[in-house]
Amino acid sequence: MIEIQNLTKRFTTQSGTVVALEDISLTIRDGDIFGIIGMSGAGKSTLVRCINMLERPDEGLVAVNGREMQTLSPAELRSARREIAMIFQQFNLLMQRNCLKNVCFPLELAGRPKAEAEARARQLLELVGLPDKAEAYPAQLSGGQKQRIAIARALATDPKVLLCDEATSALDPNTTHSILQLIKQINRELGITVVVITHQMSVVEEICNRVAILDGGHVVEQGDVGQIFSNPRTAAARKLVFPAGAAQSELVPGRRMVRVAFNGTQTTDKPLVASLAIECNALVSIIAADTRIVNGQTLGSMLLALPEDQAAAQRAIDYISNYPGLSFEEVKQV
Ligand SMILES: Nc1ncnc2c1ncn2[C@@H]1O[C@H](COP(=O)(O)OP(=O)(O)OP(=O)(O)O)[C@@H](O)[C@H]1O
Repeated sequence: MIEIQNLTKRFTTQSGTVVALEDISLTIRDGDIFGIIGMSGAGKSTLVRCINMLERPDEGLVAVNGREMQTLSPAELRSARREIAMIFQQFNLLMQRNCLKNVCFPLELAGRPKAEAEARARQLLELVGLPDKAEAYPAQLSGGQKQRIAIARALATDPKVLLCDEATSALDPNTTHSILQLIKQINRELGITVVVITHQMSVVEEICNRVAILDGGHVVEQGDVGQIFSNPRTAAARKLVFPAGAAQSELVPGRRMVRVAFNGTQTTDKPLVASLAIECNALVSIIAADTRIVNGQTLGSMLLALPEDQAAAQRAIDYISNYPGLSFEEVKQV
């Protein structure tokens, strides 16, 4: 488990002090694939670098598997970092070493015998699907292959946590998908907790079970991905979840309006608007909608104008309130 409590990090620059993170508290549970998402400059990289003490927080506490990271001696920190591996957008491979030697590198640093290190590195190249690239040099690989080698290297010291800092941002959509699937497989099969830093909602959608939204150095929302995506409450979260703009209230004179949030309705379930028409003879109009399907579940929200007829409007409200997998609120017109 990674516990972050009241973490603040400031940078001193020539033009003054930058507060990169302020009063951050987060819990990342064992086995999570935890997304940290935010716009550029929100503080994502700084936060992830505070987990392994590449950056030292000014205030607050970081505990990884019960160990308070700030209190560790340099030797203890080196050993703790073997359990917290990291991969980067630019892969950070050693260009003058072949792939096998790149994967061996952390094992050499840990003092493992050469033959043992090589055997382990070959196993890891197999795991990431590139056993035939042992002798190749990074310059001979595609971006996706480089990231696979970086992942193999990250796994060499049997970490318990994998930190991924924009690990797929330099890759095309298909390659991104295959790397995300590999990360998911590693999480599932090796039981490694994964922290994913990204500015792309699609990455969170594809692999994360929990997410924290960072904005201006603050965590503005955190929770289960489905819950945050279905009903983002803050402006920062809405901007990320609905880049095209969230369903806004617009006046429809004389009509009651409801905002419906889908919290994971199965897409195979009957459609709401059609069911309202057929089952309770209530013809509602969709004023705005921004829904998406994640893992076969509908998430997002819709703004509906109810029928003018008050009895039909009430029937619609009663029906919606009993409909599984959604929450709703009546939008009062001012
Ligand atoms: N070493 C540093 N010195 C001074 N300011 C810094 C330093 N590192 C980060 N910052 C500042 O801290 C804030 C957060 O930066 P950070 O790189 O963590 O954001 P980010 O969300 O990862 O952004 P991006 O997605 O663009 O990488 C920014 O205002 C940045 O300018």
